[in-house]
Amino acid sequence: MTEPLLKVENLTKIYKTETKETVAIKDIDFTVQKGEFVSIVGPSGCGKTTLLEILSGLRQATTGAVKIKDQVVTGPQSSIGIVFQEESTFPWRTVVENVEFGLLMQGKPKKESREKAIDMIELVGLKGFENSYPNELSGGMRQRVAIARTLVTQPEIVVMDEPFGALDEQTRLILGGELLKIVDRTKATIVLVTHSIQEAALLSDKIVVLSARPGRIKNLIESKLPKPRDAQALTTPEFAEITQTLWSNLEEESLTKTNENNKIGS
Ligand SMILES: Nc1ncnc2c1ncn2[C@@H]1O[C@H](COP(=O)(O)OP(=O)(O)OP(=O)(O)O)[C@@H](O)[C@H]1O
Repeated sequence: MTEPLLKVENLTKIYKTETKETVAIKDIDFTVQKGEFVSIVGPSGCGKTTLLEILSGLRQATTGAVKIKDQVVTGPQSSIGIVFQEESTFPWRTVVENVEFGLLMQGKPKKESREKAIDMIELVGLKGFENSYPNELSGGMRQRVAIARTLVTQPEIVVMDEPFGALDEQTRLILGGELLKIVDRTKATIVLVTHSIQEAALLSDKIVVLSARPGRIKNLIESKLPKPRDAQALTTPEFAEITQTLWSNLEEESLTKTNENNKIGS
């Protein structure tokens, strides 16, 4: 097996305030190969966002390290692209201006940036909307713009925090399927946080299941779901097996959490 692109080594994060310490994640270890699609799932509050923020260099771990090509990530960097759940398009810029923004910030020439942005807009299925403003688009279309804006700069890794979280299940699965095609074309490497078991099962090559807080690795699922993963993949036995495993893993963890809460409450 080739050397992983991303290494997450023994990550622990403890939040300290004046009155208390919260261990958000503990001893997290996993790797991501170039071109791999990895999802992170876990019960609410188990530290998924914390983990993603550390991976993106937005937050520092208490112990442990994140390495891209063996270089330790010490802060935000252009090799890591981020797509957030919240709408992150600039409302005062058109679609093409949003998408070319990152390239211009990197100092790329205007003409080249415009051409790349237009190609990427076509790839995410928004051809014809280049000159529209975000408020003229649906929520799903705006998330396509956010994805296009990140992918166009060709980061080594794209980190996504519930990018389709605000959308209904049907739209998010359709967009997820489209994301796979885009990932295939651009050879992007993705780390995605999601609450949706179906989304994780459909999209991922590998699924990192976290325990209830403090989030530790409960399970690492290597997907055997055949490719291409379109709507037909939803009816395969492999999909059923992954969703079943995820359900039972997460059910166990939510029960653990309930018991803990009961203890605290008692
Ligand atoms: N800035 C902070 N200061 C102190 N505690 C924090 C901070 N951010 C998160 N936490 C705590 O760390 C734990 C993990 O939070 P985090 O948001 O990473 O979980 P999550 O799995 O993303 O949650 P959800 O699924 O509900 O979005 C929670 O107990 C939270 O209260």
